[in-house]
Amino acid sequence: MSSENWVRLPVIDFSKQDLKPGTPEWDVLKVQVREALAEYGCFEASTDRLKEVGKPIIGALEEIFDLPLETKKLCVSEKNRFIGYYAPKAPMAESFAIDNVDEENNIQQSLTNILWPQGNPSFSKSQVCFAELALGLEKTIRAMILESFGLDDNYVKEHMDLTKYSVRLMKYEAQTQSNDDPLLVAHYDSNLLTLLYQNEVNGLEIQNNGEWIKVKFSPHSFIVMIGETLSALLNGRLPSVLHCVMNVENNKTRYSTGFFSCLKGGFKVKVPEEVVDEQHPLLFKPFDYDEFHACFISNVNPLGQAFRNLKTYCGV
Ligand SMILES: O=C(O)CCC(=O)C(=O)O
Ligand SMILES: [Fe+2]
Repeated sequence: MSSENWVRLPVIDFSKQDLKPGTPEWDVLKVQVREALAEYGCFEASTDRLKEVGKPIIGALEEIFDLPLETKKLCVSEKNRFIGYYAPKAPMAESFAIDNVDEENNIQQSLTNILWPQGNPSFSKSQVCFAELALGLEKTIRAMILESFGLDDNYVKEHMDLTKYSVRLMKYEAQTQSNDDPLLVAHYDSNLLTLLYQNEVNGLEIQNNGEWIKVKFSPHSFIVMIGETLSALLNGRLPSVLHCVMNVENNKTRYSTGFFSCLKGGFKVKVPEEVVDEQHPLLFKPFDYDEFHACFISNVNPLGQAFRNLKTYCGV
């Protein structure tokens, strides 16, 4: 593997445990977050807490994908390709998705108990610890972003209350050079923020100023990315990121896991007036996240449109 091809995004350290809005530490990180997102739509968030949480997560990923196919298929959801076992490119790429990971016992009920009827407490524990860590970090980073646009505490709180969270577990086999189609096609995430974690095998690529960049990141970091919904809510003032996954340069299996925050459906998402002015005229009409997502899923390729879905859906 030619390691010089791989690039590090700006690294922002979130190891400090009790970061509080209004403190100097908070304000320093807030500026770094805003700058990195304006430039790349994503950045590397490092945290010492991944030293404990990271290893069991990778172990759990290996364990779940090692299950026999018939067992994995017990988790297939007929209705929703974003829930359960989904592997259109199997055996090269496979994934499991689970919704509402912040609800107590949901990981156990929707995943662990189906795959391991005799129980698998260590698997559930690794997932719960991961979701807790990612959830705290996601809320901190989202609050910083909203605050940096002048949105007040009430707005931030309301936003947090209207959010749901899901997790995706992914496995990508090493590809041969002759088969170099992305294992996960180029797409923009449709949600608010995505936090990605991986084993030591790099494979994520992002587009920046029209160039593809191969992203490497530390085992004690997440990659944090803006999705379409947050970008639209901010009136396009921070970009969502086109990204894909390839695994051609490593001879090893890549495991990754993503934590996704999304707005709950049933109400109209509206661009707040704080982000609209003469230089930034309104770009998006109010939209319902569930309706948008249903449309996004029903499109030909569930993750695969290499264009801004929200602009097409509700652009002014
Ligand atoms: O595996 C990765 O690093 C990326 C996954 C991803 O982009 C997604 O699940 O939306
Ligand atoms: Fe993605």
